[in-house]
Amino acid sequence: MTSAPPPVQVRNLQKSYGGANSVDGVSFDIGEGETFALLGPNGAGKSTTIEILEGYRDRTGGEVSVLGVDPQRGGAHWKSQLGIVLQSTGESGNVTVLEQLRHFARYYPNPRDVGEVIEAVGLTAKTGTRISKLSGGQRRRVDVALGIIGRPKLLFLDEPTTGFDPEARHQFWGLINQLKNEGTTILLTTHYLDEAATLADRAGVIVGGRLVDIGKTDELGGTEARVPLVRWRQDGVEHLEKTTEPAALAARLYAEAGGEVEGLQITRPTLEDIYLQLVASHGLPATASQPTQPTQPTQPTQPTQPTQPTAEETAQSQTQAQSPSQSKTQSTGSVA
Ligand SMILES: Nc1ncnc2c1ncn2[C@@H]1O[C@H](COP(=O)(O)OP(=O)(O)OP(=O)(O)O)[C@@H](O)[C@H]1O
Repeated sequence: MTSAPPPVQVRNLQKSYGGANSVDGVSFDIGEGETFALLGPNGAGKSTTIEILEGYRDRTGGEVSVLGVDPQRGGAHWKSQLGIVLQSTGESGNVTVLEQLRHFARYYPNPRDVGEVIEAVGLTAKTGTRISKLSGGQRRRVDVALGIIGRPKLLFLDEPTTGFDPEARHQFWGLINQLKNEGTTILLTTHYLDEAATLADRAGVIVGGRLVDIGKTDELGGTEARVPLVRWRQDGVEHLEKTTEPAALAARLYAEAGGEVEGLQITRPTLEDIYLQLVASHGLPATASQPTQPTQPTQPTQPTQPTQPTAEETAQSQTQAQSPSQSKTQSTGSVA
């Protein structure tokens, strides 16, 4: 019996702009129903990679299969199985949230209930509000709603919660967990390492276009990077010890002190700690937890006239929660 190939297969992916390699030999798979996070500093090549997988950019080299299809040759049926939330929001059109969602739902064979999606992204109170009147974070929620309205098999989320307030982020995590439970395969990029740790099963770290580590989110960086740290004070002197048996050390200190140990702390490296170490060890200043500027609205778009960028340069700054039949690739041809 042969098992189905993973929904996403990337082998030795290369992308160069004017001779400089932005993505340089990246390989990974994403399994059915898996949530995979692509992590890395600004300019590492995450969006370039994700946009190649979505069919919005052509690659310079390597092999890519998304739902069994080369994205450079993906047709309308293939696109209808994808949900896409690109990096920047731009939905500031003169239509209401409800009108926008209803309009886009019509492009999919089996869309979700519009009301349920609006509720899931926390916009019920804004159902009848024009998108141009929403805050940046609320518009981002519209992007997310557009990304999931078509009940995608594979969902691409490029920095989906940038601009969200903490409550909205937690609500969004609940929504993603619901999609995971339904079996949706998800590719996520984020600068919020707690988001990656909460949502992702596995992660890959890209630095300077190269994949420097890949694995389960609780195994990245290797065992040594995850050894707990015990801190305490004794006679006014700070002590610090790395140990795989922190409880035993704490018990020994307690016995020696004959009671409570001053300033005792046991800390385990978080994904953010591990990430920062990884990035630093590859010679770059890390930017964890320092997301890029909140997304700015770009050109207003109407449902009947979706954004149709004509050059790759515009690809990252446009609203991308488009129906498959209206995607950039479909309407303008793949950008190279
Ligand atoms: N259209 C383009 N023309 C030339 N260079 C580009 C273009 N798009 C991206 N790049 C370059 O490719 C590199 C990778 O960019 P990319 O947007 O993929 O990074 P990223 O990891 O998504 O960064 P961020 O976290 O800031 O979104 C950067 O050096 C960027 O300047």
